[in-house]
Amino acid sequence: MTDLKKKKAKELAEISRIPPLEVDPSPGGAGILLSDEITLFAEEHNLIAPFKKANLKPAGYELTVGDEYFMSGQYMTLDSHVTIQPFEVAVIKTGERVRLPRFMIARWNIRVRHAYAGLLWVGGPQVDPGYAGYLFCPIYNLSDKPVTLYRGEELALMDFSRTTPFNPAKGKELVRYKFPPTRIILEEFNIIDFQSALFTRAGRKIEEFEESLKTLEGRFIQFTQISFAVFAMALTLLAIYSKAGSTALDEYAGYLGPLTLGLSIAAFVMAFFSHWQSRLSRVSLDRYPAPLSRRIREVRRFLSISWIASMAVCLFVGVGTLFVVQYLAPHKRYEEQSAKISVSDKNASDALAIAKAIEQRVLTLQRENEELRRGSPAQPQQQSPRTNP
Ligand SMILES: O=c1ccn([C@H]2C[C@H](O)[C@@H](COP(=O)(O)OP(=O)(O)OP(=O)(O)O)O2)c(=O)[nH]1
Repeated sequence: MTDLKKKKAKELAEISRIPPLEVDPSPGGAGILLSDEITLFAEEHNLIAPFKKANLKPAGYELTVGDEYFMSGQYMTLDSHVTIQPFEVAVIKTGERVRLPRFMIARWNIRVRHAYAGLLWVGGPQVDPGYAGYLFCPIYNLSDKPVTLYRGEELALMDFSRTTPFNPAKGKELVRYKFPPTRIILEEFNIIDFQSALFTRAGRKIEEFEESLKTLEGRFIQFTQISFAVFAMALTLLAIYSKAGSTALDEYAGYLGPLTLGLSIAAFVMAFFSHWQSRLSRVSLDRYPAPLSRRIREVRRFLSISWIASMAVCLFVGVGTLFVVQYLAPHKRYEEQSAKISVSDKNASDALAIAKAIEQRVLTLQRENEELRRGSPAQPQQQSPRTNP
């Protein structure tokens, strides 16, 4: 006997142990049962098992999360909790077995607390008179966050209503719910292919869309940064070219060169990091073992921080070089110019001496000429230096 058959046989034996109640022990007319009647039927006629007074409501009983569920194509044991992802659906087994008398129906719906967490309960229209066994219900998570249900926590409120009196003598005139029911275990609901299209198809489409958005975003950032770098370089070249042949060329290259270099490196580094960041962000971490996915997460974090750090370093380098060019290079230039000036000073003083000597010689010649005209030879006043201009 397979495990499933054993499971079914065990449950069947338990259900068959107590057939549905046919005669109302407290006939009091149709209506929804208040808590005292629910207690009476539960304690004396196995309406709800296990039964806890704490779960009683004025006109209903809170059924709890049981020990089995079906989700994502798998039947599973609910040991402590089940987490339903957004758009996912789970079929949950109740923690209680109900045994409805032949003169009673039940209806149930999810607790408001869960409804506001985004859970949508899709139960059957009615629990038939004479039904016995656990109940099963598909629960969708229509919120955008995962919702967790814990074993034993209150799930749904069930109310019970008396029908018109059940008369066993009426025989075939009365349609009776088959006892024991045909489907009594979760696996008999043939839900192996039961999946939320919102989760499978729409979820996949949303993932694809998000992925292509991320790719586009990454490409746009890379494009912007590379364009920025190329633009910065082109600007520098243009500036240098426009000043070619001018004496200010040195200064132009000095100003713009380092700054542009810094900005360009920053842009390239950012493009490189964002490229890897966008590639890594497309990696679905669930597919990798925990240590690897932790490592990927660390690298992602590093890349996102490095973005800013690398930008800062590159700008620092650019501005630093600019400072060197602006404040330290001029000193060197000044020294070179001073040296040039002192050489030219020497040349100038030589020229002055020569000019003075020429002037002296001219004056002497004029005087000699004058004296020759008067007829007496001129007395040289002083020996003029012999120059050789
Ligand atoms: O949310 C629900 C509602 C009902 N039931 C149980 C009690 C109900 O008496 C039985 C059958 O319900 P329904 O008649 O709505 O389902 P069906 O598809 O017609 O099944 P069946 O052929 O057993 O009548 O299933 C559930 O397990 N979950």
